[in-house]
Amino acid sequence: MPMLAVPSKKYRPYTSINLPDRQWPSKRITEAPTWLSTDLRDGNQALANPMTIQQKTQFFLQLVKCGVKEIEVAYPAASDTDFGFVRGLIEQNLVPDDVWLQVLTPARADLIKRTVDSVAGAKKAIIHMYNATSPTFRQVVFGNTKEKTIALAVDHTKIIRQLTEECTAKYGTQFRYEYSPETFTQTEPDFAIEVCQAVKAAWGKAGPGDERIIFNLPATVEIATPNHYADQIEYFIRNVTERENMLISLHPHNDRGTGIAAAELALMAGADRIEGCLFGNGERTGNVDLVTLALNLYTQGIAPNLDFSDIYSVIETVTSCNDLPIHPRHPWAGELVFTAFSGSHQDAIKKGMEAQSRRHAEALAKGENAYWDIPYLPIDPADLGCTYEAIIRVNSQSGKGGIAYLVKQHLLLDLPRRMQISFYQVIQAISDRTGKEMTVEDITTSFCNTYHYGGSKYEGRLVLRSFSLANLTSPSNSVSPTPGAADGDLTSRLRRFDGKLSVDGVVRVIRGEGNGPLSAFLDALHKHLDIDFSIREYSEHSVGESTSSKAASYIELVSPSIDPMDKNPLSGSWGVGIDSDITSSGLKAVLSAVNGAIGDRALPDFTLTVGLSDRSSVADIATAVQGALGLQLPKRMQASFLEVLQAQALDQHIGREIPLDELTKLFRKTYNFTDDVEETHPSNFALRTFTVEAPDASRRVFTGVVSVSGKERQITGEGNGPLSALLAALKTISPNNGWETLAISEFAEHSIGHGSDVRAASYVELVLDAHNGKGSKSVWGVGLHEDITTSGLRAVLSAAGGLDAVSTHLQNGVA
Ligand SMILES: CC(=O)SCCNC(=O)CCNC(=O)[C@H](O)C(C)(C)COP(=O)(O)OP(=O)(O)OC[C@H]1O[C@@H](n2cnc3c(N)ncnc32)[C@H](O)[C@@H]1OP(=O)(O)O
Ligand SMILES: CC(C)C(=O)C(=O)O
Repeated sequence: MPMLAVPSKKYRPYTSINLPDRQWPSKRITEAPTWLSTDLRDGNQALANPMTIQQKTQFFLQLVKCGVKEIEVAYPAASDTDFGFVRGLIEQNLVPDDVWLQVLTPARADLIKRTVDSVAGAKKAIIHMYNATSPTFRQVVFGNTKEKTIALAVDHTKIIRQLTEECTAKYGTQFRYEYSPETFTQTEPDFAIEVCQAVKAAWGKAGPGDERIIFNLPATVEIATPNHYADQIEYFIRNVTERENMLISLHPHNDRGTGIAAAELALMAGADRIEGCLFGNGERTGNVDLVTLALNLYTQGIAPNLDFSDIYSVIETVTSCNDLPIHPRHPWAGELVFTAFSGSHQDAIKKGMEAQSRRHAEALAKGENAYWDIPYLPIDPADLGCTYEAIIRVNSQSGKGGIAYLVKQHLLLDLPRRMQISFYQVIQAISDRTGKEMTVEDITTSFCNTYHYGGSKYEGRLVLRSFSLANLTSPSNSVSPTPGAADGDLTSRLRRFDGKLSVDGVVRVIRGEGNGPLSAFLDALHKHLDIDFSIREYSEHSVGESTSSKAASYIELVSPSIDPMDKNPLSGSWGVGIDSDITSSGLKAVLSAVNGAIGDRALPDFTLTVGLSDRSSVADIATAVQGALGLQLPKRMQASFLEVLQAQALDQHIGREIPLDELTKLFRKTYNFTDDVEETHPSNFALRTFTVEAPDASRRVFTGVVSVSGKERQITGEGNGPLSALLAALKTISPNNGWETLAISEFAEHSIGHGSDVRAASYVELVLDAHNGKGSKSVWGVGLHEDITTSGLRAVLSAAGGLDAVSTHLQNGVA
């Protein structure tokens, strides 16, 4: 049947109470009520599969842990399970001394007896009896007059009095009595009062404190707006006698979805106690939710006397015992209640959090309260054991503020506003494309990929390997190993930047000049790689605590074609860098922005004009070395020699042209190379005489005389081959020279010449780890001799001769 056009033909409105001078609207709740959890009774009776004893026990212990002091544990006469559960709690001593066990019974003598029996021996028990009092129930369910309805309640109250007194005498159990005129909200207000007065008289011993009789006035079915319930409660309280000897208890259900409001207004109307269930389980739409009520009070600064500090474990217990989920938007407890997806909410939360940290610091310094005041978040999730992780989640409805908040939370980077806008475009494009929520990991990974931030995994095409800065205008022109002033420093001086930059895996030696380190670096990029940018915006902040703090730098680069007045955030390229040294952090930020800007555009190779060749690449240079000296350099040694050539080209101002004989001279000098097998080796380290013995198959012992910078030294060392044995011997020359980590990383050899003129050419790469943990450096050596072992040993000595220079480079290394 469809909904009616005129529903008044079918449904009657509730009857208002005539209470023109009602007081409750101007009252405030100033303290928590007494709470009774009826999860194990009203909640349990509404479950398709009532809880097992084990589940009820688990739930009971959770309630105790949350601080509930009155727990309706069962309807013991209903089943052996319920009866057994109550007995189990008592017999296993699971009930703390300050917790009251409440049990429900109808007004039936046999069932009352079993109910009282169930709690015999408990320390404190509340017997709760009910009978419905409203006209429909009187007429339809019981077929009773008003008088008989009162008699039913009175007679069975007397039975309860007698049985509880006997029980106290026998077992020492302390009893209280609760009476519920079930369907109170549908009962004529004066009749409800009449029944309760009669019950009070029948009980005959209502007094102060623990002697107070509990009148529980249920909204068995919620039938009106919540103000009506408040009116009913205020009316009841005004008209009963001996108010001081009774506790007024509420038992709201939630049929209209206003159970919470009804409970709160009825508290304002003077009630003392509330019965409900955690997260609102219970008949139909449930009992009133005790968690919501308690946390509503908490957010008003009122101690609820219930502890939900670990709300997740409470949720876990309740959902598993009830086998019912909690709605994701359930007040205070749903998985989405502290989450903002939308941009303007996220922006406000981010700003609120930042302002609050400042406000709290000031308040604490003055000894004042640090009040919580965050837009859209009426409670601090941390108070409930929740993290801030879930507060901001990102999808296509999100904005820059929320994304920047996550970057700050997870990467500790406080992006400048215009960079936020720029990164937002990146995230927005992804979420628009996928239509899905972006996780924190998605966002941080996109950030690292976009800005080549976060270590070698995210490196771009250009990677700064090492650099030094020289102050060109100072009298000494000295190289500064720990560079200081960044661009923007007021003492702007002409600086020279020298650096090694890996470009698509090939090391380039670059040099540039500018008014500060960053502009000198940009100048070098322009000169060597045709990358032309200038800085439009620069900012920095520190990250972390004093001693270990680092500098985070943000740079926006723009190409010269951009109008300097154009502030469109999308016309520039942003970069970020972090380092304990502020200059390095700025340089990294420049590189981050450059990597983003160049994309996959082709960059000019380093070329030299060697001899007759017009444009010589690394392969041509290797061919020239082979032509002149017969040496077939290993690939990585070719790259290493190219670095030397580049540096030489810069230092000697020889431009990009180098005669062939200059090239061979430079090769000989760099590697202390001589092709005369008899000639004394010109290196710092020259081999005079040696023997290599083999004490066993896997060991070699080198003993020999080596000239070290002109002085002859007898040395000995052991390794698994002649070369490693020589290396071990060299390490003994000066034990503190920092060569502990020196090792052979590559070895190659080939023959040169034919017949009796054949000689062996050996190549060795030695690798030294930097002491400061900033990576490792390698140096190559080459040796030539008729005897292959001697040629290898010469190659080791040739490489070792280059180590002084290496050590200097390591000082200025960039990780
Ligand atoms: C609003 C509430 O939540 S009230 C609590 C409701 N909870 C429960 O009912 C769960 C436990 N209940 C039970 O296990 C059973 O109903 C029992 C054991 C109490 C009684 O079972 P039965 O004797 O089979 O009766 P039944 O379940 O049919 O209950 C209806 C009878 O109880 C009577 N009745 C209903 N409420 C009450 C009451 N508060 N006091 C006395 N009698 C009552 C009805 O008038 C009806 O009587 P009738 O058989 O003479 O017509
Ligand atoms: C027994 C009573 C209090 C009840 O559960 C109700 O009226 O909802």
